[in-house]
Amino acid sequence: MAQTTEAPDIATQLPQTTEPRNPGMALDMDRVMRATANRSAIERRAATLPGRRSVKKDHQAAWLARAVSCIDLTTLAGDDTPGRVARLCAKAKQPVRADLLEALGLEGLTVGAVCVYHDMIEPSVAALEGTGIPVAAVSTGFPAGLSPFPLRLAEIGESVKAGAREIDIVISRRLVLTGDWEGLYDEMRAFREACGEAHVKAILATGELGTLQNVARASMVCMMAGADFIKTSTGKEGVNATLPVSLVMMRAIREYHEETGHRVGYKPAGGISKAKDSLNYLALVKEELGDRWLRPDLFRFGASSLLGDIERQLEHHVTGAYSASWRHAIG
Ligand SMILES: O=C[C@H](O)COP(=O)(O)O
Repeated sequence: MAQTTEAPDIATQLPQTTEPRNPGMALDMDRVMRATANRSAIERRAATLPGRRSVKKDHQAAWLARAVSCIDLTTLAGDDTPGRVARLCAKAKQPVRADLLEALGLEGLTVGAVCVYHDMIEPSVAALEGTGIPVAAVSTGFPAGLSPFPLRLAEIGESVKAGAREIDIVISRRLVLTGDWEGLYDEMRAFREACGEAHVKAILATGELGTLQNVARASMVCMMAGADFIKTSTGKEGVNATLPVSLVMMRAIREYHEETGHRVGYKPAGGISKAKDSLNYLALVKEELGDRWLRPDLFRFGASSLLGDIERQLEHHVTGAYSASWRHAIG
């Protein structure tokens, strides 16, 4: 029988929780090599989640509001313009129609961050001034991460200077595929240093890492090297965020926390566009990591088109009717 998931304790007005940053640790190769993943067991468990967990109807709006508060509202297109990011930032500040927010008692709800390419940082920072919503920039030769290493470090520095408070770096997949864990550790450590006070999310590009065991080991190495978040994908790989990959990465985060006391955040990204999917991810976080991770300082969705569907579901919750999806074009 399906278990029901209660509403989150606080729907939207989240107290400012600030997790101390993960300082990282020396590379522990024994620990890295102990990180394994049993693909068939993981896939079985992930497949049963949607049927096993359901959110009670009355609690659905609170869970969807929680999902909104954890979105990195993203635009990563070659034709991005200051005008487009200004519209995106307006949506970030008020992600759901005012009358719906009022009816739901969710005034003040915002997304977790806005995520853009370097050139769009300044217009985003300007549009979000005074809101406290951070700007995240993808970096280090995103999405492939194959530009010269000094340029990747310089790119981080430029983005921090331009006002990005979060930097989403991409790792060199070849270091994972050749088992060069020391190389991956050194690379990640250098990225973290270049970020300074800005928080660093390590994009593993899991769809290009070959095996779940590689995902488990790469997660562990990036956390040891000081990643604040580990993130599945750029959104540009053939396969992006999935529940099995999320299970592996969340378990690595849980083990790292048990062994070091440091909490690292989790960001599934790429291809998450349905409200229902966002509820499955939140249920998995609750089961694997616990309620503390259900907050924007430790959990984000990287998504360019999830918000529209969540807004439609919230409208249905309030009015009993669905609007056309074109009415929620942005986000
Ligand atoms: O990091 C965020 C992703 O690039 C967004 O991917 P998406 O456009 O499939 O939602």
